[in-house]
Amino acid sequence: MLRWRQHALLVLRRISPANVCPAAWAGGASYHGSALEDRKGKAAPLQARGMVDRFRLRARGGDGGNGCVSQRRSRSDRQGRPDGGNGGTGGDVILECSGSIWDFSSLQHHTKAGRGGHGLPKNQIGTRGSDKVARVPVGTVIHLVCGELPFFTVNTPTRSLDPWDIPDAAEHSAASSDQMNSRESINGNESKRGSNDQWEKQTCSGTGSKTGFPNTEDYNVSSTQHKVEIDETDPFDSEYDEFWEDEDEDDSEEEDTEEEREEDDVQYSVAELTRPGQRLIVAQGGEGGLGNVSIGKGMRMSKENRLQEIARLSGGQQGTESFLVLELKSIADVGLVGLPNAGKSTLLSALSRAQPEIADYAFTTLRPNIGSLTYEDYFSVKVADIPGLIKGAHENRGLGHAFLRHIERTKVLTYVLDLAATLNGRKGTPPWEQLHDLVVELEHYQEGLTKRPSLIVANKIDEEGADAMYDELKRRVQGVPIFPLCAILQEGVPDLRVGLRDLMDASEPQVVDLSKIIVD
Ligand SMILES: Nc1nc2c(ncn2[C@@H]2O[C@H](COP(=O)(O)OP(=O)(O)OP(=O)(O)O)[C@@H](O)[C@H]2O)c(=O)[nH]1
Repeated sequence: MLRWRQHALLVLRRISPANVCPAAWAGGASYHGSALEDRKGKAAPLQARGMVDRFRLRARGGDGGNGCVSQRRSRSDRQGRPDGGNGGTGGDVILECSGSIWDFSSLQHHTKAGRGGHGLPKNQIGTRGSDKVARVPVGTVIHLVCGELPFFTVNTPTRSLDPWDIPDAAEHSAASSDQMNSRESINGNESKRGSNDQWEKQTCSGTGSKTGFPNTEDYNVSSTQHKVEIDETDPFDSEYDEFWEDEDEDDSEEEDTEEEREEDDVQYSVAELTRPGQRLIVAQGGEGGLGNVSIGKGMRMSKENRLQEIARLSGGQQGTESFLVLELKSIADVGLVGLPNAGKSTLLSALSRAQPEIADYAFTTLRPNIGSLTYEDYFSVKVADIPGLIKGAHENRGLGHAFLRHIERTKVLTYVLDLAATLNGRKGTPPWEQLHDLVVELEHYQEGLTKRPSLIVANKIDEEGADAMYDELKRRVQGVPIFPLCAILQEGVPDLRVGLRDLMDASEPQVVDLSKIIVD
């Protein structure tokens, strides 16, 4: 089998032809383009401030504790009786969806759950290994590079130690079925624990079907061909090297062919965490080994292999391991798109209580901001402001397309255009060209993205000469509502609120049509 590290790095390299940026591998978005090229110098503080919205995670469930081999003797029973207890199950690595987490910056790349306690004499069962719960933001999409498919769980915070928490209970994975089968034959009567289990798990198939889970629709488990862009440069390489150091080097030629074969194994979007409280087990703890009380029961072993057999059964199983790429796709109703400095952040603060950073220079916004717009009838709309796009973003200019995934799921697009970009001697782009460039960039990112309900905000109407610009914009762009606005003074904001609401409710909403934009 191909080594994990090589496989994972290979896959990530192949799915990320363009983005080459250490921040992306660390999870951060890629920063490219002339203004931000010096990553070691100027860009460092920007990266520090940027959000970590892609992250690779290697999760390993805790190993099961060993079963105990012990003999209890007494005066009346000189020969003694076996009294070794079973080992405890290893802990799981769990991703928990949280509304209070913004990005993946608090996660660790290597996450391992606790090992189960060893069994003890007097038939004492080892303690269960502690779970490792990693909190991730709402909108986390999970891609599986290598390992077992994750399990969804009922939202039970932690599993307290169950006196019946011994191996061969109902909850074991297919992977562990081998050893479990032999155990079941030994301890058939112990399956009663299954009904007592607080912990319900379901495996999910590659196509996303799950069985026996309540509220199945709550969970979005699927496998799509949307590919993840992850940087090939890996600042954690050395860390990984240590992690893999005990593995053998394979012949490189053999690897190449195997790599190609295994590249197809990557499963994109195997699960999504979209609601606070959802929990996903990404690596499962190993079952504990059997103590000699359990091994002795009803087991026929030949004298020759008795010792080996006991050693095999009493050893705790290893926890499962998975290599994942986490990707954050914010979920908002309205996405604000515009060139840098168009006034998106100012507009977001005028529409909601959000307080994004606002300044008179391009790329003030380095991470998406989300605000909430509430109507009198308590209808609430989430608005996402993403960093400005520039022409050629698909060639990784400016901040590139790194943040567009945050508007992928929005219902409505709002194009924020700067009416004053060419006024008073400024060398900007006329509003209709801004719109043209934005539509082209969105379509480059994802075909059909602009085919969703849209409106235009013509911002900075307060500037001298902006009225004429607005008239010209209306002449050149048709078929979509245009709202003249001064975000800084909040003029025109009430009309925009109504317009957004109408657009959300519209049965036949208008979309921006590239062919209907007249550019010079
Ligand atoms: N005159 C005028 N200036 C505005 C208006 N709205 C925003 N501005 C100014 O435009 C500049 C850019 O505003 P931002 O809200 O940071 O623009 P942005 O689109 O978020 O910029 P990026 O972060 O680069 O994407 C700031 O100096 C604002 O004060 C407006 O309605 N009228």
